[in-house]
Amino acid sequence: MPVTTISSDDPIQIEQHFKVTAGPGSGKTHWLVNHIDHILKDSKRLGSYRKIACITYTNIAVDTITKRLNATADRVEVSTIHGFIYRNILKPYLSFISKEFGFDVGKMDGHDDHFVSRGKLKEWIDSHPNLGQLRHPFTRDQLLKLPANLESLKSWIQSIHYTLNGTDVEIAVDNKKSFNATASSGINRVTMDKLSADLMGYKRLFWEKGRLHHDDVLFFGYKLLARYPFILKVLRAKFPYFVIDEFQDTSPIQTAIIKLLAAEQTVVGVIGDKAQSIFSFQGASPADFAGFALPGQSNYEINDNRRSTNLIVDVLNNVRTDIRQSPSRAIPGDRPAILVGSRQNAFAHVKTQCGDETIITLSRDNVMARSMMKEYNSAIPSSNLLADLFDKDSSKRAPIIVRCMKAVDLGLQNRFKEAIREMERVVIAPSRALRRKKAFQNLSYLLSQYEAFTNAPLYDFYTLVKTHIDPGITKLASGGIKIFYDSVTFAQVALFIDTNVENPESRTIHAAKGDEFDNVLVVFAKDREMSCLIAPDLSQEEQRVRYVAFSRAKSRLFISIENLDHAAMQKLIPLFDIINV
Ligand SMILES: Nc1ncnc2c1ncn2[C@@H]1O[C@H](COP(=O)(O)OP(=O)(O)OP(=O)(O)O)[C@@H](O)[C@H]1O
Repeated sequence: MPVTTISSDDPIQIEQHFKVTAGPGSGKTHWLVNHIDHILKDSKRLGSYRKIACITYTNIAVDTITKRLNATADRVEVSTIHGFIYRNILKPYLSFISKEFGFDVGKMDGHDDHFVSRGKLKEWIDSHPNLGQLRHPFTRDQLLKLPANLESLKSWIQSIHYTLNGTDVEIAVDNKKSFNATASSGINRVTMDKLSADLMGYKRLFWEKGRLHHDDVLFFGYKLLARYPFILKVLRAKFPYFVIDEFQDTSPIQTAIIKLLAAEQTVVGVIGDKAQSIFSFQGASPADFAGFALPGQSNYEINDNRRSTNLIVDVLNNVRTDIRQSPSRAIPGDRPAILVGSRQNAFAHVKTQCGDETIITLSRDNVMARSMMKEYNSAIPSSNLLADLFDKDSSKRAPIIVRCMKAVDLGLQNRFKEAIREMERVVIAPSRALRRKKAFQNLSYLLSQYEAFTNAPLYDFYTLVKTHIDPGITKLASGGIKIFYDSVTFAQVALFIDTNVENPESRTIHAAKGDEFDNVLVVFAKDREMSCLIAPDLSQEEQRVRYVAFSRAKSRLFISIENLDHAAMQKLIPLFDIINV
């Protein structure tokens, strides 16, 4: 397949399927917006009513592209693939098959994340056709009442997803996900087999209330297109051009839908970077991007990097061997630095280098991202203290304390809607309105006391909750659990709270995808993370994640690591300043 090299300012032919492959900061999004402008100007097929569909991966990317399109945005439907399918396929046509799937279309109102609750699991198991066959140690009560089993069950059901089997979509679950690391246990195979015989029964509990999860949108979208070819005709007539950004994160079902569209009339273009494919846990299939080929497709690549300084591009080029980027800004910039020592010292060093400028820290996981938030800024304890709390404390008290902690944590990230929702779960009031009002008051109170309790023993937080929020919470006077509450701080336990961090200055790498920042501090938790610099191999997703992190930096790049051995240091000296902090 011949590949033509272009720059992010070059136009291409608009009436041919295309694929653009390009590295980070190459201007893919910039090019895409220009390409859409060319279609709007040059197309003979668009007319006054037809539109360009522009699909990207996240809502943040949708906003970015919509803003950049400016006045022409009304001729372009910019959305995530889920948003596109929901609006153009499910809303008009889901009623065709709703009865068969027990879906109440009258109540359908958007699509949400899938969160597994004990209530839904209970409903599902109680009406499960194999309920009578559940045996010790995984009977109905043992599954639903023993905390370790319940956690395993939740994690297992959270993994429900759809797979493409030939030309049909099927529901599936990942049995490996039942293993509960904190309890070193899981649910046995026989129980999983019995329960997975009716995964659709679980889904129907949501569907009968008109509730859709994001994945369901693809499931129903594909089912409708496969059964009713006229829907494809309608879509092709309405959208003669279909462009998809971040295509490396597309899933096989999405690819199948896009190929159906491209079979006639609609010109399809995909843009992506296989080295930035980091969502395989959500079903992304980088191989689909690498192998994507439509009849008559033209292939392009962009080899510039318009984002980063020369010395940062050198680091990127060292990690990646399939393309060699040339830095368009042509600014040498500061030498990237590896900061060896504690994360706190590393951060302090970065501050001295960047002055008043904003520093963004990027971490692989939520716990680390949380530990870098200035509110917590603490060392990570060796054991998961939240799991310890659930293990040691009573099953009545622990959830109340943890919900209050979660509300505070969300409040600290300015996620007030979610924080109030969390707080509402511990408030008892005669009406929804009063519950909400009380939840708001409780949250405001806890946040106002934050400085006082964050580094104090968790017992102080418990006392606040008992005095001001829920006097009915059981007394905590003595014994092992009191010792636990006295020996850990709020901040230490809060590190393990399981909300995805959305703090703008301390993010997970996944949450920073597509963004760019002047000063980036990448925090490595384990020495082996250095392998992406010492022995680069981007066929490994974990290394790609670090590559994405490095490539967010425009001006200054720092990497924090606790230890670095001599051999590694020697290898890294050509690219980095190595500084003990
Ligand atoms: N032709 C151009 N002229 C001026 N600036 C450009 C041009 N192309 C891209 N840029 C700038 O370069 C930076 C990177 O561009 P963009 O975000 O489009 O890259 P990308 O390839 O989508 O990045 P990534 O895949 O790493 O998220 C942005 O700041 C953008 O404004």
